[in-house]
Amino acid sequence: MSEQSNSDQVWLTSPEGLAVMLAFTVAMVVASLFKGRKSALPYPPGPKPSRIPLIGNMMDMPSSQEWKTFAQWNKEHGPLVMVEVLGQKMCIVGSHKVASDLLDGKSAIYSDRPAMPMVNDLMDWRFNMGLQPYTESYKRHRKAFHHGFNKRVSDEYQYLQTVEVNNLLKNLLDSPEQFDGHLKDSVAATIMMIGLGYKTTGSDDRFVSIAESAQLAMVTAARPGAFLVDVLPWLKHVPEWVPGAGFQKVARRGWEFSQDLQKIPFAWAQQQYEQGLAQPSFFKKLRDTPGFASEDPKEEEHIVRCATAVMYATAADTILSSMLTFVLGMIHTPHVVKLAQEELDRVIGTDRLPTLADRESLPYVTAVAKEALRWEVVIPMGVPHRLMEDDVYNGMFIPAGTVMIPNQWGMAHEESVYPNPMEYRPERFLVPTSQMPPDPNQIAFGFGRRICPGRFVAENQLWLTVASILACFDISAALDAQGKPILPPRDYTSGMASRPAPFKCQMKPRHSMVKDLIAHNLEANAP
Ligand code: HEM
Repeated sequence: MSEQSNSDQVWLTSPEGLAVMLAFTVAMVVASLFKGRKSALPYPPGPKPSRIPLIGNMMDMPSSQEWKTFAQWNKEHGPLVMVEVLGQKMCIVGSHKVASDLLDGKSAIYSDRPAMPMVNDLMDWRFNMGLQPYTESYKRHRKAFHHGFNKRVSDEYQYLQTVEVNNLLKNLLDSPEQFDGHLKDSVAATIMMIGLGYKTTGSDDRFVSIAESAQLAMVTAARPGAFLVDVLPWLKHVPEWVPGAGFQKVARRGWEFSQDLQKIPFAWAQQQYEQGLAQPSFFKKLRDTPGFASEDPKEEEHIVRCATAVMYATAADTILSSMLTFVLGMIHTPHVVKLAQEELDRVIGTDRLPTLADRESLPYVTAVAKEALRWEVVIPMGVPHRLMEDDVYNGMFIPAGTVMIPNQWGMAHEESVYPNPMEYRPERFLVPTSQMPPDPNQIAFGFGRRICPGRFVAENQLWLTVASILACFDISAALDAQGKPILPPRDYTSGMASRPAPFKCQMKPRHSMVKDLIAHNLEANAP
C-alpha cells in the first residue's frame, strides 16, 4: 500500500481549508457554550492541547508512523490516552490489557465505526462491512464472513493454499531476486481462488488490478486527517466546481474504482455459477446455502456481492505484509533461520515438504510465524472502533462518540509483556504456559465483535509459506559489488496497512533435492 501525494489532501494548509476551518472554529465555539461536561470524573490523560481554542491536539498529531508517537504518549501518560482534534475525542489504547477490557470485554458498546463520509458516502465504500456502523444490516454482512471463513470452513481452503504455495516455491527457485513480486502474485492468486474460484493470469491480472486500484484509492482517503469532509460531513454536499472542493474529484475517481470492484468480479462469478462451472470458493459456499444471512433473496444477493468485493481488499495487502516482514526478519536474524531449519530437518526430514498437518510438531517454526505478526504489525493502529455509550474505566470517563484507536503496534511492543520488543525472537513463545505472553494473533487481528473474520485463512497461509520457504531456501542479505551483505533497514510505510519498504535478499536452495521436491509437490497437488 503505497503513499499517494495529493495536493487535494493538504487541506489544513490551503487558503480554502483555512477559511473553512475558521468558520468551523466559530461554529464550535458557539456550540461549546451550550455543551457541558457529562461527568465529574476525569477524562483519560494525554498530551496538553494547544492554547488556540478548539483545535485541541491537532498540532500534536503525527503525520507518519503515527503508531510510534502514540506508543510514546502511552509510555508518558498511561495505557489509555485521550486527545481531541477539532472537537472529536480519540482514545489511544496502548496495552493489550486495556484492549481486552474494553474492546473485547465491552464489545457490545465498543463496536461501532466512525462515519468516514469521504470513503463511505462519496467513494461508495459502504459495501465494505469493515467500515460499516454497528447496525443490524452490518450483522447480516458479518454472518456471510462467518459462514464462509469460520475455523472449520477456513481449513477446507488448505488445499488451494497448498497449490499456490507450491507455485510460489517454483517461482522462487527460478527467479529468487523477484521474491517480493512472487509473494505478491502468490497471495493474489490464493485470495482470488478462495474468494471467487478465479484463476489469476499473472502479475497483470485484470481482476487483481481492479481490486488494487480501488484499494489504493480507499486507503489513501481513509488516513485520519486526509480530508476535511471527514470532520465536517456537510462538506460532502459541496459541488466539485467550488474552489477548494478538489476532494470531490478525488472522490469521483474513487467512486468509479469502487463500482468496478463491486460489479465486475461478481458478474463473472455469478455467470460461472449459473453455468455450473463454479469452483469451490467463498462465493460458491454463499451461493450454495441460500438464506444464510437474510430471508430476503435480494438482500442476500447484495450481501454476497459486497462480501466478494471486500474479500480481496481486506485480505491481499495484509497477508502480503506479514510475509514480507517474515523475510525481512529472517535477514536480520540468521540464527533463527538455522534453528527453524534444524527443527524442520529433525521432524520432517529432507525428502518431503511440510504441510499444515505438521504445525503441532513444529513449535519453533510456528513461533517464527507468530513473531512475524508481532515484530512489525500489519495494521499498526488497528481499525478505529467508536464508543456507542458513555463509559467509565478505572475511574476515567470516556464519552459516547469517542473514537478508540487500538495502537496494535504499541501493544505488540510493550516492554513488560514482550521483553526486547524490537528483536525478532521466536523463543518468547517457547516458554511454559504460565509465562506465555499473549499470542500476537490476539493483537494483530483486532478485537471484540469486529475481530478479523479472515484470521484463520490468514494464519494458515502465513504458516504454510513460512514453513515451506524455510524448508527449501536459505534466506540471507543480498550482497553488494564487493560481496559484502547489505542489511536492509527496518523501514515501514505509513498508512492503514503498513509494509516494509522495498528491500533485496538472497534465497538459495538448501540442498540438491529441493528442485525435485518442489516438482513432485506441484505434480501431486495439481488441481
Ligand atoms: C495477516 C492478515 C490479516 C491481518 C493482520 C488482518 C487484520 C485485521 C484487523 C486488525 C481488522 C480490524 C479489527 C478491528 O476492528 O478490531 C480486520 C478486519 C477485517 N478483516 Fe482482516 N486481517 C488479515 C487478513 C484478512 C483476510 C484473509 C480476510 C478475508 C478473508 C480479512 C477480512 C477482514 C474483514 C472483512 C474485516 C472487517 C471486520 C469487521 O469490521 O467486522 N482479513 N482485519
